[in-house]
Amino acid sequence: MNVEKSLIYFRMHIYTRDSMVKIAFIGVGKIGQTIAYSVIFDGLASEVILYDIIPELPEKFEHELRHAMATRGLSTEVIGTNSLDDVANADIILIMAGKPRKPGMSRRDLFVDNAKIQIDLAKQLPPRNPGALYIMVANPVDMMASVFMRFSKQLTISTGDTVETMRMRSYISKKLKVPVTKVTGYVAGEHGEDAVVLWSTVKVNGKPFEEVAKGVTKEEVENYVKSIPGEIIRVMGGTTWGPATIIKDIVRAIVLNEGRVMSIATPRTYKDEIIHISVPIVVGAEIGPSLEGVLPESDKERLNKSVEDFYKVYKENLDHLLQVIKQ
Ligand SMILES: NC(=O)c1ccc[n+]([C@@H]2O[C@H](COP(=O)([O-])OP(=O)(O)OC[C@H]3O[C@@H](n4cnc5c(N)ncnc54)[C@H](O)[C@@H]3O)[C@@H](O)[C@H]2O)c1
Ligand SMILES: O=C(O)C[C@H](O)C(=O)O
Repeated sequence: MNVEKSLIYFRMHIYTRDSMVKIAFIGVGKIGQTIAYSVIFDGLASEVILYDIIPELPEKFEHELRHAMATRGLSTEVIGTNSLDDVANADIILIMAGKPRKPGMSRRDLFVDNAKIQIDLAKQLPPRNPGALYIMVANPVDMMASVFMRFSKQLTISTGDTVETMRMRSYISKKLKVPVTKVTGYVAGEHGEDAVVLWSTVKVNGKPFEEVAKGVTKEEVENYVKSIPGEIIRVMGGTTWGPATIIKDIVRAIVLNEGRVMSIATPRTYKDEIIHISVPIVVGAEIGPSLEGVLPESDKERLNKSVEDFYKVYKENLDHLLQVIKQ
């Protein structure tokens, strides 16, 4: 696949009354279950496949979902399975399969263990799911998307900084006591340590952040965005409700062809690799164009630094991984 820019145009089913969308969830632990539930209860899929390696987990989760759907009269066809053979002909495949980090860990610490899972899935999923769009959730999510796409040659996006974007907006909303719908703006770069708040895009009631940020500093906002997931993991054992709802909205934007600007990570060619970096981009039945080209130099410089750092760390990890799997 020749991916020259971060703009991707791909056609896929547009969810209308007469076209059905089949969505597969690979890894139905904490975040996978919450995303699947949210997708079904938003009416975004006509058929859902739940796959995990834990015996009976997908099947029992299927029962749970059927019980919940019964009270709402929902007729989504749900199948829980421990066999990858059953994951076939899906339109969208979300991959949550992977270890989560423990308190004190960086997402990047998960690279080798979770990359091995993605390489295995990259071999097994595409033959049975021609033309599927893959949405990576497992961390380090952008690097896992790059690994999966490298080994599968299939169109893969990462949930990227959609999560940081909503964390940033919610924090500013709370601190300035304004409705979150009055806060706009995006976070870009890598999901995690190298996330970059695109301050030129951040506005409150239509005014630039600097003009209205009474007593709230940019550093404070950036620290919150980067530290809050680790704090939630420390106390609650994992992040679920926030990311799952946000990730469900990525699926919603695609399936309902909403054309919503979201900071997902799309593939781009950088030096000798395809890497996944988040920039605000139009998300619908087609993905693109992105706002990257219209960012001011101040934001572009910080974003480019994040891209360079991502590539350096990714390449080091990838080269190490290739040595490990050759052994
Ligand atoms: N992108 C985001 O914003 C975001 C948000 C939350 C969690 N995550 C990431 O998602 C991943 C899962 O997090 P979680 O909290 O659900 O963890 P979890 O341990 O609750 O669930 C992971 C699930 O993956 C399954 N699994 C492992 N290997 C598998 C394989 N080869 N095939 C299929 N399933 C497999 C496990 O059996 C488990 O059920 C982690 O990497 C976590 O960091 C990302
Ligand atoms: O922080 C994590 O490890 C989970 C996820 O990447 C998140 O940002 O919620």
